[in-house]
Amino acid sequence: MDFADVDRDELERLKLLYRPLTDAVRELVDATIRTEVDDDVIREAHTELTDVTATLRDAGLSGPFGTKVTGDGISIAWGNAAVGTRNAIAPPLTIEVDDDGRHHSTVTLGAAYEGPPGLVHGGVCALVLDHVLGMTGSADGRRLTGTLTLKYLRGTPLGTVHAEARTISVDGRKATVRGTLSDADGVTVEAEGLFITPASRN
Ligand SMILES: CCCCCCCC(=O)SCCNC(=O)CCNC(=O)[C@H](O)C(C)(C)COP(=O)(O)OP(=O)(O)OC[C@H]1O[C@@H](n2cnc3c(N)ncnc32)[C@H](O)[C@@H]1OP(=O)(O)O
Repeated sequence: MDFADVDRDELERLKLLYRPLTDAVRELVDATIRTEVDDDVIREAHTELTDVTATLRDAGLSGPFGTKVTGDGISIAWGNAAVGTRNAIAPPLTIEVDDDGRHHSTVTLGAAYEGPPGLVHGGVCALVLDHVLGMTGSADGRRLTGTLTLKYLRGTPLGTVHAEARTISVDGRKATVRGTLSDADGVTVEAEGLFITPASRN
């Protein structure tokens, strides 16, 4: 698909088309983890899913989705692991921005994100914080994660979590950002990151 031909209306139509598919795959991942149906039902589901996958592969990109730009100049990253509209692995995060620059996101992390029993995998905590801090540090221009330091104060229970971040300082290409991941009882992970605009685009 040539996204240069996509205007806002068509972009909305495509989102409405793909979101339910992605949500269904997300549900499938959860069901695959938690199902206790009989062996023959598992085999039947496997056959049906293999057929569905083959159908989707009838036409497709030869590599990852990357970033596309629509005719209206809107950048979309539908394969992104944190926010991608077409990525069932993405929780997905929706990030809001306050007038004072605070970025925050509340998201539910279910069985697919488990590390220690009942707790969010540490790498998933890092994914959420990296993205929220990265967006915060990119508010005045795109920056990539140079260094991300995390302090895991206690386990993060699966369920609804909240991430937030603020830029502490900007020094040319470098932005220092601090943030937290929390559950209903308070902060579970503290994060600090240095986000850098590459000298050469990568
Ligand atoms: C809108 C987007 C939201 C995105 C949210 C998600 C964020 C991500 O997941 S990004 C993916 C993960 N990160 C990456 O892949 C980045 C890979 N690394 C790189 O691209 C580069 O090495 C990069 C950008 C970190 C540095 O770029 P480069 O232009 O080579 O930096 P360079 O000129 O050597 O150094 C610039 C300054 O940064 C410092 N620096 C360089 N690398 C690092 C680093 N990794 N950590 C800390 N400081 C660093 C240097 O010491 C130098 O400091 P000073 O100006 O004080 O001398």
